[in-house]
Amino acid sequence: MQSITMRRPDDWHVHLRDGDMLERVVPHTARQFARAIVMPNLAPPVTSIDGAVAYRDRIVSVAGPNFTPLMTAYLTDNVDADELGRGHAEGVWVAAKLYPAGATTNSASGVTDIRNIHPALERMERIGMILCVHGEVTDPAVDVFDREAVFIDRILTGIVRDFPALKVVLEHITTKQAAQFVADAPATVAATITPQHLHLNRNALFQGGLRPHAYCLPVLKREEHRLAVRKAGVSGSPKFFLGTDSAPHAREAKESACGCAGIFNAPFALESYATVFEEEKALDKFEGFASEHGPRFYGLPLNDGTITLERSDQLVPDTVDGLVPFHAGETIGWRVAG
Ligand SMILES: NC(=O)N[C@@H](CC(=O)O)C(=O)O
Ligand SMILES: [Zn+2]
Ligand SMILES: [Zn+2]
Repeated sequence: MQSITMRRPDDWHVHLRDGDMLERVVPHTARQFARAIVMPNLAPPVTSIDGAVAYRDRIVSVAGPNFTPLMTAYLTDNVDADELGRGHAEGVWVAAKLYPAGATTNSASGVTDIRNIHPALERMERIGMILCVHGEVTDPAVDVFDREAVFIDRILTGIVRDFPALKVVLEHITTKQAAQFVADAPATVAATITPQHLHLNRNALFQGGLRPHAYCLPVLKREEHRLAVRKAGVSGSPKFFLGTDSAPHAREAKESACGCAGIFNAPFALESYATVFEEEKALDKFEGFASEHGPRFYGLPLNDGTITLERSDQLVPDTVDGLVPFHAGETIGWRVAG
């Protein structure tokens, strides 16, 4: 196959940041995706309707009219269910994001005990507002590689049981336990999958030395987990869809004695996913994953228009706008046309 033309895709999990970084990164996402679920973990986080509207305006002013940011509310211990409901009714918030406090970048204001947000979850269940989840426990006694699987057992199973009509997206899944849990769960539960968790296992963190640009959260896992996540992603199941988790950090913040978690994969995101679907002989499932399963789960219309990927080797540069992109220095076999 020399080219793929498919319905315009969306990115159901992205960090667009703010200020100068926003200006650098948004064009890469807007070039490929019609819409994106924008994560609220700014500093300070996006917790108010006014804050979300202002942030949305800043994104649109950089991205232009052909890209629609879908905003999320950052859940805290003190979240006000009325404010959530009002923001959802006004069309500002599509979803709310659960960060267990301390689990990842800018999660210090996150939730310390799931019971603190039970009233918010009840409201969201009632009004049909989606819950996006960073699914890792923060218990220091739990090995960092087990934090996703333990979160499923200790927290997520309870949420799905206690709020049976709540739609839940387990973000950036990394383990066979997560893939299995989502596959077996009711239709209210789905998952996003990143390019890096399809391409890399945890060996990539130590390939010839310490590799900060392969470091993200949840951290890369063993090969058996990568294979399970890949299988889920290319399965054609409507429960699994595209969410890059593109998470740019300044180069010096990555290449540091205590480097930030996050991989900037936006510049070649579609090419990266296409490579995986091709390797798995599943290109016929790519459009569903990239352009159909997400909007159907979110209850949003499918996009009009198409995007074309052409077979063509391109060398991924060492830096893009001063940031180190995923696949830097590698040759990738596809190119977004136009
Ligand atoms: N994925 C990451 O490693 N980092 C994300 C936060 C997140 O999605 O957990 C970030 O905001 O930098
Ligand atoms: Zn996360
Ligand atoms: Zn993320």
